Amino acid sequence: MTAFIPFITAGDPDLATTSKALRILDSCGSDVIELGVPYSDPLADGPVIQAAASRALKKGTKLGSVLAMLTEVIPELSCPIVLFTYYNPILKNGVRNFMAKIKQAGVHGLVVPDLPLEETTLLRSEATMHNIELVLLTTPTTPTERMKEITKASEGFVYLVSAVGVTGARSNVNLRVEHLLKEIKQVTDKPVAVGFGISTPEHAKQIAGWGADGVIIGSAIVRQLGEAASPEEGLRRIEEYAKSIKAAIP
Ligand SMILES: O=P(O)(O)OC[C@@H](O)[C@@H](O)c1c[nH]c2ccccc12
Repeated sequence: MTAFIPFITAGDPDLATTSKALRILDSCGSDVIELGVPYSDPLADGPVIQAAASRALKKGTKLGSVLAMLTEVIPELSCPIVLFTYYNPILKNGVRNFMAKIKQAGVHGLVVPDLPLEETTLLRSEATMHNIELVLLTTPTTPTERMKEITKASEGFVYLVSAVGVTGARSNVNLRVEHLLKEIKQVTDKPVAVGFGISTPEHAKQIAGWGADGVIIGSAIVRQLGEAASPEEGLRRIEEYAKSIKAAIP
């Protein structure tokens, strides 16, 4: 079985819809849900998630309101929540205070895409102290030695970024992923989840066939939710979409 790991941006189109989306994605069989805290300078994100973040920020979405929503919703979910945030909101809160807050809200794991491995020591020690799994990312251009360090340090699972560049649906999966997965699986027995550019059930099937333990999909879901004519329409579309992906990776 390959895990289905959707990503959505908190507060887009609004936090009430986000809480419904979390419940729907959970009931459609998501194994982990990545929830993005909107940020003003999402340097690793493509246009779809950038637009979602700015819509959410315009609605006044802040870490506090996201965590308050999660405190309500997480007890009703069966799958864990991995919070996605750039480093700046963590710095503004203070690392220890940030970790305590997200733990309090019931968050299970954390991904900080703009944090280089060298800077993760403090974050990892505070995360460990608060029993938060810090998931690290490796990319197609990460040198083998560094990929080994990242893989060793990553907790929960290893995030294999499948494409060079920013997030966003691609028409084809990077064929190098097959080799990258083999390389990583030689140095770790931790689950490896693949993300970036995945948008169709065929993509998900192909990546699962290469031995990925998880398939991460963000932009394709964020677009359907955030750009729908109404929140209800967006929720209906992501439910249908999530079921089609789940059916492709039994
Ligand atoms: O959007 P995509 O191409 O499906 O990729 C997943 C991605 O959205 C999600 O994991 C993510 C959202 N923001 C990020 C920033 C860096 C790395 C990964 C992410």
